[in-house]
Amino acid sequence: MISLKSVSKVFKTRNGPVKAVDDIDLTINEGEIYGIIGYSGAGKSTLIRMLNGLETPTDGVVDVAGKNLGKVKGSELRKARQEISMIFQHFNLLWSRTVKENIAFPLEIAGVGRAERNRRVEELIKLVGLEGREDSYPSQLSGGQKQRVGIARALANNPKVLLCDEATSALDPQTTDSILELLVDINKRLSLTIVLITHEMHVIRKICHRVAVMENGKIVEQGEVLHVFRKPEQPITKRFVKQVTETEETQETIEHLLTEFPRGKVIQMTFVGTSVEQPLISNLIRKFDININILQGKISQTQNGAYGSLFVHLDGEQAEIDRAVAYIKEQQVELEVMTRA
Ligand SMILES: Nc1ncnc2c1ncn2[C@@H]1O[C@H](COP(=O)(O)OP(=O)(O)OP(=O)(O)O)[C@@H](O)[C@H]1O
Repeated sequence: MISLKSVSKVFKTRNGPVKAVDDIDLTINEGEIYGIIGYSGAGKSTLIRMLNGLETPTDGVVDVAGKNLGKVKGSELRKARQEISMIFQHFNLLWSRTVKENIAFPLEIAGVGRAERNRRVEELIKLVGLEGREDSYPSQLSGGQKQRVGIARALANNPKVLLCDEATSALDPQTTDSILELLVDINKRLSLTIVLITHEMHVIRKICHRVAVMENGKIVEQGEVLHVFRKPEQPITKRFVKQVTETEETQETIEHLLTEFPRGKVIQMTFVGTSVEQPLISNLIRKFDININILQGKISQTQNGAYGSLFVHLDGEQAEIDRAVAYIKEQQVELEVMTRA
């Protein structure tokens, strides 16, 4: 559906050239929810803007839904753009138009007749759950409702690809989750390909099938979300994964325990898929003469399955702890012995 081959984008500035995107190769399949994560300045916006022709690459080929976006021009580019829609962090709604009129806007531009327009708007209002708010103005809506209008408007012309530019960054956590659930719902119902950029790993964890991590204009790591959570390779990816699996309090608790109990071991166990379901702790207590102090545990769902993480303190004779650690490693559970940060 989307393929980028050796794509670079250089901006000429007064202070010299800035390479915002640096030789990127990327393939996104039809019907996939693909996340691109990176800190500010990594090049995410520039990359996503090349997917709808708002920026042209300096080098390389950007191909979306069978069209080479760097080559098509004029009416063909406008047509190609109708297949690719976008939603934004600050919604970009027309403030003097009602919900209904905002959603109808792209249909008017596309020359759709009044009766068909009304029918389509009604259908979209239902799809995004805005029944009863048709005649409200954007200023009378909550952030989540505004983004629902943005989504309905983006879907009006039946695009094949939906691009999401930090679409939930302005929303509170609960509203973020409801918008993410809506995106998963429309991805499934309409087989829509969704590409999103974000700086929040929670967003990736909750809805993406695959993820690419961007740093300094390059993709430094990519893969299935569950795989990246289980085995993050790059330091930056490890930091993003920690956003979801490890809270600051945990790090504090670990520091405290390492000081208080220099004898034992503080370990993090990571469970993936079916290994989440085994009674590992009771087995450990039964089999080994050790004490186990549970510090923090969490199971998160991703689009490809469950992912769990548990921090525990093992106390007892050194040899017995070593035997327990060896046993855990045999159980298809990732294990990391924590040391001071
Ligand atoms: N139009 C432009 N002219 C000059 N430099 C630009 C332009 N757009 C982006 N850049 C530069 O390119 C680099 C990547 O910016 P980009 O906005 O793509 O990153 P980002 O990851 O989306 O960050 P953010 O989340 O802050 O938007 C930055 O160094 C930025 O200053």
